[in-house]
Amino acid sequence: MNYLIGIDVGTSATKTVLFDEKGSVIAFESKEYPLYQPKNGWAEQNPEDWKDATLETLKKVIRISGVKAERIKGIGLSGQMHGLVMLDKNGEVIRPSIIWCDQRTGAEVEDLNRIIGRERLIEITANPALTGWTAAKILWIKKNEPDNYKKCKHILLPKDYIRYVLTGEFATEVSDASGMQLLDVPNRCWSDEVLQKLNIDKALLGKVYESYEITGYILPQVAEITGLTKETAVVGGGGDNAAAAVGTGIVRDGTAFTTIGTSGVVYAHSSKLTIDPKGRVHTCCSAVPGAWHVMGVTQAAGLSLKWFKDNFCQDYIWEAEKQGMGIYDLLDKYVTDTKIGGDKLIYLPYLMGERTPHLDPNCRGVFFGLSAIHTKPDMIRSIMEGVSFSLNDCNHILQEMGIYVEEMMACGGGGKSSVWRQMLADMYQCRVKTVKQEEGPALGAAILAGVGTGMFESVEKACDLLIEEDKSNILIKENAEKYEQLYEIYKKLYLDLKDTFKQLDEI
Ligand SMILES: Nc1ncnc2c1ncn2[C@@H]1O[C@H](COP(=O)(O)OP(=O)(O)O)[C@@H](O)[C@H]1O
Ligand SMILES: O=C(CO)[C@@H](O)[C@H](O)COP(=O)(O)O
Repeated sequence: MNYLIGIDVGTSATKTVLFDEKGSVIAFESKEYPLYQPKNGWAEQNPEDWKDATLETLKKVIRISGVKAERIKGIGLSGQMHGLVMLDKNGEVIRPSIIWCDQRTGAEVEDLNRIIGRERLIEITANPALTGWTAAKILWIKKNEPDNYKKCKHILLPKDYIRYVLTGEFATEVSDASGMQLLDVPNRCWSDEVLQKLNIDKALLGKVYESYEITGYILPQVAEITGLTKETAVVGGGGDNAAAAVGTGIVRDGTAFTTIGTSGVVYAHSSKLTIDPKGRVHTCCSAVPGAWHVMGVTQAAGLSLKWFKDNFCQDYIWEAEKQGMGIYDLLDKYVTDTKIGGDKLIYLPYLMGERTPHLDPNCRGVFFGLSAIHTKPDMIRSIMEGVSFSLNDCNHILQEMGIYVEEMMACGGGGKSSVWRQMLADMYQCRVKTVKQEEGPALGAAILAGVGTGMFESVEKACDLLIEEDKSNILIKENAEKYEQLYEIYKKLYLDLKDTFKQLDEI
């Protein structure tokens, strides 16, 4: 039997999974790390934390599984998108990574539109200028930290920094590179025009591969630390959403998934390049060669629940420990017993501003309708529902673009929750399903490694062979009717508050 490894460098943790060639999980390890918020709306992480988590989890899965290293044919990488990792001439990290949900680059987004032109930028990169994307962050560093920019010899995305750690190669692949706003997305290569106009040296960027292609092999020193061999290939992999698509079988037109990780995403595969003229959803290269995807993004999906849990649920954390159950399973249990609609409580999940549909870095979270009758479980339900309303916004935009699906796959940490999946089924008004292997991005990355090393003929065929559907939530009509009413209020709240959010930001 041969084996594959998928590594997902998420925002909450790095998850490393060893699969056999049939797609069964043989060993799983994860390691969490902190998210730093030096200012309101800023978000950073330490690339060294990703590195330590990767090496530690790799070592553990190999040891626990007892699998012979020679049998591990390939590794695929998946990771949080858009983060800026800058390395100096010695390959050392220059500063913490400014990550995807950071909102400091409002002025740089205006610069991008002025320098390149809004229409031309969309023509080349398939997306309007966006605060969380890498190009705006590079401009911010140039302006605010010129000394750091001078030292910078390599610009990498989070999972591509891990590729450098594992293989010594500076490289990326099309799906993640699409989220830098420096890629010619229709032609799947760096855009000389964008790079020249922004005065960014192409030599700073790695080579761009297709997601299944081999980009390098494990370094001897990494083989020694982890127990891998130097013959293990590392393929391109994918941005976490493109990788999750492969890991949930979303590789053909008419299929879509929702992930509730730290962010939330509604993603649809597209064999044609499809762009939202209003720029509310992103268009990126897919991990499937010759295809693309569109996705709407909720900035603080699982992040909203984690924020509430970390700040207000110490009692539940102790209780979960005492009962020997996971904290999120306990929260799910409490939510199950509460009324739909949080008993007239609505949450806007804009803790880190919002992308889809508002593209507004200034908006912030809101609990609307708080009453003395509400309890902590009501608030937790309203958080889950507010995130689901936001994902419903994403789904509606896809529908506006002509993308309708009969069923939606679900993944990510929040996708494990039946109560959360039920909310999605009731709001989307379609069936919501899961895949047996819960770690979608890691499975997708491993499948890409299997294609790259010749174990499978194509991404699509590998998905047909390995992906096994598991649970299914179907719409409950009376819930759907209630949610339709609440959704109208949810949408109105942002419109009513839009200017007030701006006023608050300006103080
Ligand atoms: N059983 C669960 N029920 C509800 N939410 C969960 C559950 N497990 C995890 N989560 C949510 O999922 C988030 C982590 O998801 P994950 O996909 O691992 O994120 P990332 O890829 O960003 O690291 C947590 O912050 C939490 O909000
Ligand atoms: O910014 C995006 C997609 O555009 C996010 O989806 C990030 O890729 C973070 O992913 P998670 O850590 O939430 O999985």
